[in-house]
Amino acid sequence: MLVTRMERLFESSKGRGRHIQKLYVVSSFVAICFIWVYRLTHIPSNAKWAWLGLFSAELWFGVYWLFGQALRWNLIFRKTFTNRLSQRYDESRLPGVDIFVCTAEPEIEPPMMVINTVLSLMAYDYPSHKLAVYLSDDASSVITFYALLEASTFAKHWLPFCRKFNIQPTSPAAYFNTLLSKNPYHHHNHAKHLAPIKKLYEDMKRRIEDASKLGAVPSEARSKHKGFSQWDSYSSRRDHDTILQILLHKMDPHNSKDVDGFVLPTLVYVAREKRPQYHHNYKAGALNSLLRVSSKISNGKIVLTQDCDMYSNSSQSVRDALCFFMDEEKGHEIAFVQFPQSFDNFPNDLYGNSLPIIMEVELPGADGFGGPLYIGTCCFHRRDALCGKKFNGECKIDWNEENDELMKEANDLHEVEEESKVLASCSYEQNTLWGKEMGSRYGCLVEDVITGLSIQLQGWKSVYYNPQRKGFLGIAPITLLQILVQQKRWAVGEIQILLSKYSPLLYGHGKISLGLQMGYSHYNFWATTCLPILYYSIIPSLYLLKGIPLFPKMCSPWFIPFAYVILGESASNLIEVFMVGGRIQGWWNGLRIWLYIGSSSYLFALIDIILKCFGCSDSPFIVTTKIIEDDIFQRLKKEVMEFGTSSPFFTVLATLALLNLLCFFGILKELLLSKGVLASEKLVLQILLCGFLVLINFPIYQALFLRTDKGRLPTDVTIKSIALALSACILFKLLI
Ligand SMILES: O=c1ccn([C@@H]2O[C@H](COP(=O)(O)OP(=O)(O)O[C@H]3O[C@H](CO)[C@@H](O)[C@H](O)[C@H]3O)[C@@H](O)[C@H]2O)c(=O)[nH]1
Ligand SMILES: [Mn+2]
Repeated sequence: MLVTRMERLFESSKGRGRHIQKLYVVSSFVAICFIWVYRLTHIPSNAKWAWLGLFSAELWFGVYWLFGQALRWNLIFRKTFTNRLSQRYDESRLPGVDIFVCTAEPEIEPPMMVINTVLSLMAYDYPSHKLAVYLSDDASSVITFYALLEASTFAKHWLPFCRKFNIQPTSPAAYFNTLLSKNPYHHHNHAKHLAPIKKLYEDMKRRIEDASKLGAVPSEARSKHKGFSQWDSYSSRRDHDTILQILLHKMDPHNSKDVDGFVLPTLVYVAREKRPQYHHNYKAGALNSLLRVSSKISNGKIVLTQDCDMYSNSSQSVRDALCFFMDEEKGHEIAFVQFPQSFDNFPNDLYGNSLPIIMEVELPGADGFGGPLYIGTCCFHRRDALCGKKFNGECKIDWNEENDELMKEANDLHEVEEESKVLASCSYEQNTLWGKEMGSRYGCLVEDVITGLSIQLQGWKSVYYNPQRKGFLGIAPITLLQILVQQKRWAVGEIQILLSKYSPLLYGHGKISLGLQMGYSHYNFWATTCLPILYYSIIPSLYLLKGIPLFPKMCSPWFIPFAYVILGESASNLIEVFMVGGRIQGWWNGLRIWLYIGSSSYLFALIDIILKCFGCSDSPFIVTTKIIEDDIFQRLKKEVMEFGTSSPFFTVLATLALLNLLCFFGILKELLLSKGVLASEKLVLQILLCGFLVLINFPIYQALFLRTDKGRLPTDVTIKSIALALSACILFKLLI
């Protein structure tokens, strides 16, 4: 009998230029070994300890660099065939998809933004009776509830509009924005439909924003929906019952269809119970409540987790994700499909390129080893894997299984609400495996990465899918301080993974591939890189003041490995930046932000972790603000860095910048006093390093001394950093 192989639902291809890349890695590693050898064989008597310190820094840089290369070894790119999916599975055979959106602070995550995200997700090109959207509101804000209620009404117009005109993106705000930049004739066809829907949107927006400003919902609206009564017994954000409301449901006879008579996706508002005596475990806790609540209401086999600031930019993403899960050959191994986190609120690359490199290079690299990381949002999960099921090789599931027995009759809806509330209560998780072996894992500030890792350790694979049209777009922090704070949170979380029972380096062997172990370690060790970075930015510059060389002379053969590594790394970073569509300026900015994160965020992360070991610190999850003040945005547009407040982060950065400036002036003076020519030959790399640090810190000198706008560094930071840098130089000159 002739067996024809079924056509695959997705295709994988390898990255270009991988042979050159491998050659580069090997040759660079040889050069790094030479550097180590040089350090060990040339220890000078006048700077023994400084020298050994440099050796340690270079040793650690080298090992750390190697971890990073694992993520560049074998890039994989995926392509899906949604047409084959539709041919093979008719609507009735597609699985239910539950979408979780998390929000936590309406002051910095405006309800309008949240409902735009929700609306964009409700409008997926997917059978609506199989879609359910859940909003978790950790602020239990009545305004957010009111906004969602408004959105549920607006959806009745918006979803048919999207369907009729094939609207992309399906977030109303983002869509209306794209119209501004496009040729109006292009939309002539639906111009007459556009005006009324835009008006509906603007009216809704006004009502919600008025309520936000007022801090209260108009009493007329309040009296119209029973859901509001749940706030009657409400005492505070940290102390209240579960608030849960099914706003749209296909079983609801009065309120389930859009204006064209089609069923709408299910829409549910959840504010889990909070009590002061129970830790709520931040976003991980929210997701687990949603996992349980949704299992009662819709129980979709696929779960999409989404941050409230990430709207859907492509209505095809659900079908794309299903091409992986439902692929006959490989689908049964895949636990989650991660899409990139992309942003559309950046007018330029002033704050560097670190995320694009992760999204365009490192995650495809992790995919090459079968395990892109779960990054919290834009990720489709197989529900049972997320809920802790182990992979057993024969997980071929029947996607088609109907869940309708969950809800037989409409008058059950209220009952279902009441039963679901119990699942979102504080005490429900006590003495269960939730947060330990089930659901999102607790106790780690990157709950996403540790959760993805634990799923992979259970034997599952994951996939990274980066389509041409971005699946999701969102908001990234756009002031320096926000970035540094976010990076500190991530670095603390990553080191928590290293120290946890999931540590890829310690316990990953045999469960995940070596490449993936190294890749995870690259992130896990983030915080520790502050030590070599700080050492390199301080010690060689200070030794300039004494004229003591710490690097080989230019004419020495040992100069070659240093030059090779420096030039090679710069070139390879530059190529990566160009590959992700950046410019040379972006590369330079990226280098700066890497340095700033390394010397401040990672330093404070490390201190936090050490304090934690002594039980003195508990780093909370600091939510990133999603709003930006206009004057800050104007400065960003002009590529002017934002400081504006005093913060220990800035004091560290300014001190380092000033220290290097002082050392640089010091050596300049020496050189000008003529005996320099001879000295400069011995000190060439050291002078270059110090000069580089001065050059890259230019925005800090400006912010300290030249700027007058509100984004400059405040005077107390200036005074503190001058005092610190000066005393460091003087003490060094006197004592060492
Ligand atoms: O107690 C909390 C705290 C946060 N959130 C939500 O978590 C999401 C992420 O928070 P955000 O402040 O935007 O953090 P980011 O650093 O931007 O988030 C990245 O990093 C997090 C881990 O640190 C991941 O959870 C996110 O998915 C990922 O986008 C937001 O939707 C928040 O509303 C909650 O629901 N409850
Ligand atoms: Mn975010």
